[in-house]
Amino acid sequence: MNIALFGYGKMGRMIEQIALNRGHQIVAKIDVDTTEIDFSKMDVAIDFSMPNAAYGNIKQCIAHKVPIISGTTGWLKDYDNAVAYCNEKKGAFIYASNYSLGVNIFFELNAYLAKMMQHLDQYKVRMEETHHTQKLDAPSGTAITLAEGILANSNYKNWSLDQGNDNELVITAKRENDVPGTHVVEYNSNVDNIEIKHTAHNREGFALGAVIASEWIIGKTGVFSMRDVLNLG
Ligand SMILES: NC(=O)C1=CN([C@@H]2O[C@H](COP(=O)(O)OP(=O)(O)OC[C@H]3O[C@@H](n4cnc5c(N)ncnc54)[C@H](OP(=O)(O)O)[C@@H]3O)[C@@H](O)[C@H]2O)C=CC1
Ligand SMILES: O=C(O)C1=N[C@H](C(=O)O)C[C@H](O)C1
Repeated sequence: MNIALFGYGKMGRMIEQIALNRGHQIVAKIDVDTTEIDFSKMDVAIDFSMPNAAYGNIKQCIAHKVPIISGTTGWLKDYDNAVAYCNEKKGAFIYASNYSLGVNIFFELNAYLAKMMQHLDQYKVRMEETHHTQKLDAPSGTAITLAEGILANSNYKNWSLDQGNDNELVITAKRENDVPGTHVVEYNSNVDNIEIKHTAHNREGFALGAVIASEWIIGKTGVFSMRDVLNLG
């Protein structure tokens, strides 16, 4: 398969290694300085770029009928427009805040736990995410997906970053050197805590998931998620 990489930073390089190991070719590496892009040889594009670049990259790929796997976070104000554009053009598009198998299982576990805790008012939920200091967005895309999983299954109405009122799910974002990504969801009562935690040891899981998603999307039309790719129901 011919893969184009939009963004050739920490993730772009890791995806390149995994894609080559799985027998694919990298036919383009598009970065902030790229002026001309040849879409003709691309079977699929994978975007791990920057929040201000992702939506433009996605639209260009859809316009050129190249299926697009988007991993960039921090651009979600344009997500509904991207979905509408993909449907209008009959393109193929996946966005996932996190492509790793482990985190996608963690998302399911989080929603299930939230449902069980829904009427247990003695517990208050909080979340924490920790990432490397180069990360541009906060909270992480993964934390937002986790928060959405809790909001859909609880009486909380909104999430908020770092502080909030009693009706808000507070997400604390920490930045520390070299942390690939750690997410904690914690339910606290006066007598105990229940905590679920996912710790990425490196970026391989994110990159492998993105390559698997790009293999999966070939020949399909529509807007999909990692739940579809991993057949999680
Ligand atoms: N969904 C998931 O599973 C995961 C998502 N991410 C997300 O992926 C994104 C990238 O992460 P990471 O690789 O660590 O970040 P890096 O900063 O290491 O890489 C981003 C790259 O994008 C390039 N870039 C900037 N503007 C454009 C543009 N217009 N078109 C194409 N490329 C551009 C940058 O170039 P330059 O440096 O020259 O500006 C840089 O090489 C982040 O949003 C992060 O949150 C990360 C890990 C997993
Ligand atoms: O920027 C990162 O590094 C990561 N970003 C994603 C996010 O915002 O959730 C996924 C992962 O946690 C690493």
